[in-house]
Amino acid sequence: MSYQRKIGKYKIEKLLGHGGYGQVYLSYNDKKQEKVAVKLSQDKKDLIKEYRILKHFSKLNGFMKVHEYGHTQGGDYFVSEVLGENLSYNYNDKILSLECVCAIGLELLDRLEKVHENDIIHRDIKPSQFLRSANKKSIILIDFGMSCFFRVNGLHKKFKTRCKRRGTISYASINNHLGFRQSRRDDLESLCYSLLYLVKGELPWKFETDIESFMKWKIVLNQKINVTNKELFGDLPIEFSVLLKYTRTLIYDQNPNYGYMKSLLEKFVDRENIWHYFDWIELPDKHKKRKNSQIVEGATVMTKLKREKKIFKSRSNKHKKSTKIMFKSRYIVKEKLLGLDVSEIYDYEKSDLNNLSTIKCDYTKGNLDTKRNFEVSDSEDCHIQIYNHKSIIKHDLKHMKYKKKKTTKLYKILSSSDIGKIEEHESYIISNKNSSKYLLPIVPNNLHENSNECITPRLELPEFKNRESIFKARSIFAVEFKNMVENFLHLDFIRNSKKRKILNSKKYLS
Ligand SMILES: Nc1ncnc2c1ncn2[C@@H]1O[C@H](COP(=O)(O)OP(=O)(O)OP(=O)(O)O)[C@@H](O)[C@H]1O
Repeated sequence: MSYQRKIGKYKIEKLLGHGGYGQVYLSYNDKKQEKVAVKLSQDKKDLIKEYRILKHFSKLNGFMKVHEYGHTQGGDYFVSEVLGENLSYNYNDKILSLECVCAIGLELLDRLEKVHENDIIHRDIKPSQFLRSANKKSIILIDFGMSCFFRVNGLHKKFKTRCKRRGTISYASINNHLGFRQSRRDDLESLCYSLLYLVKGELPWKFETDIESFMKWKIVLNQKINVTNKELFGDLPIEFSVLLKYTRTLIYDQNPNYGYMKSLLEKFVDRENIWHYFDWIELPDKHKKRKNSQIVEGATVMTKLKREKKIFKSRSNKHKKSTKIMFKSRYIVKEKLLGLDVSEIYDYEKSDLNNLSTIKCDYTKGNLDTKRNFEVSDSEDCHIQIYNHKSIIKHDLKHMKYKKKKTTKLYKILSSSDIGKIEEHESYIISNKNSSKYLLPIVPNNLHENSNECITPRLELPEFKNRESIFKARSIFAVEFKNMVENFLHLDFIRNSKKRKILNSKKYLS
């Protein structure tokens, strides 16, 4: 006699996925003869909350349809329709095209707008919560286990500091890292990180998995504050950086302008039949279009490498030969292991043509993920030319050292005050002023009149509990900042463009 495990009246067929607080099983309902998904969890409080929220949204397109809630000895469960795969990449997955990611972004902005209209914030936006619908033509937002109301009886909840960090570290907003109470802006910032992950295949934050959670949050916060546009966006279109900056500029209780955010992504796709843009939909004419966009310019080196590795694997042995692209990526990864800035090295490759030297490398040994694999080999399999730029390495290390040292104070403040923010917004409006779509909401550069809090308050620390102390801190910082800027401007190796931005930001702060 075969034994099959059951949850309530549902026969379990297989595990669809699991997360922090539950497992989701593909199950079979004998009575109705249909397949369903059953989410089982011991955390009854969150599960029932999630079920209620989903039930509320069930009527709307783009949300998971839930059927019933039940109890068993193993915990509580709810039953829902079966959806497709989630969008989080597995190793060696194909990276999504730019158009596809923009179409996903538009879908999710729609979902979040609906969720926020209902006074709810999600608080755990990440690619594994984006599921393809059963017919693969839309994106469904799941997992409301961490959601909460941001507005009660029409009143926005008060701004609060020292809150518990919630959500997933890689996609968490800066304000979440700082322990500020989450609001709509945090969902949107997490959405931006998710889109960046989808279009590039990874995010630049690096942290050890086995260290204390508090330290991890601190390390990633530092990286999020100090990351350069080049590192984060690569050669992606400017709309991505404008989108992220917009979400970071939002005030705690500000109504986000979803139309504006959508208009940024709509530049790459047409809203009609948006599913045409999904990479997994096969359309005869779509196929042609996709070929060009397959390799996204902004893809990170590791992403490119994964892709190259895949291509390389599929070639037969006798066809293996080094290509320029291959050597470039390889060399850059080598540099990356030394902790250097990849984009800088691209520049040097172009300019420093005199320093050429030749070494032999064995590509066939290459499991590209570890340092060991970049050892120079005597094998004749392939000859690769690389540039010898010891001097450049030295310069970069010096620069990195400086950066690290200053991160504690000066550099942090300079980057975190989002110097280019206002300028970029303005230039964006000017370049698009003929289009009625680009209606930017007014972005105040100081405390919001009716708000409890100022705009993304990276100069304020969580210890400041109220408006007065924030004001006070701001003025202290402004003086300190001015002094530091003056010292900073004397340094030779800071680029003039950076200096210009700093000078402009002085105006912005005063
Ligand atoms: N209805 C469904 N149909 C198909 N797969 C599903 C369904 N619901 C969930 N999954 C899969 O199960 C995974 C985990 O689901 P879910 O996010 O709801 O669990 P969780 O315990 O809340 O996870 P997390 O730790 O991310 O909060 C999802 O990433 C998805 O791949």
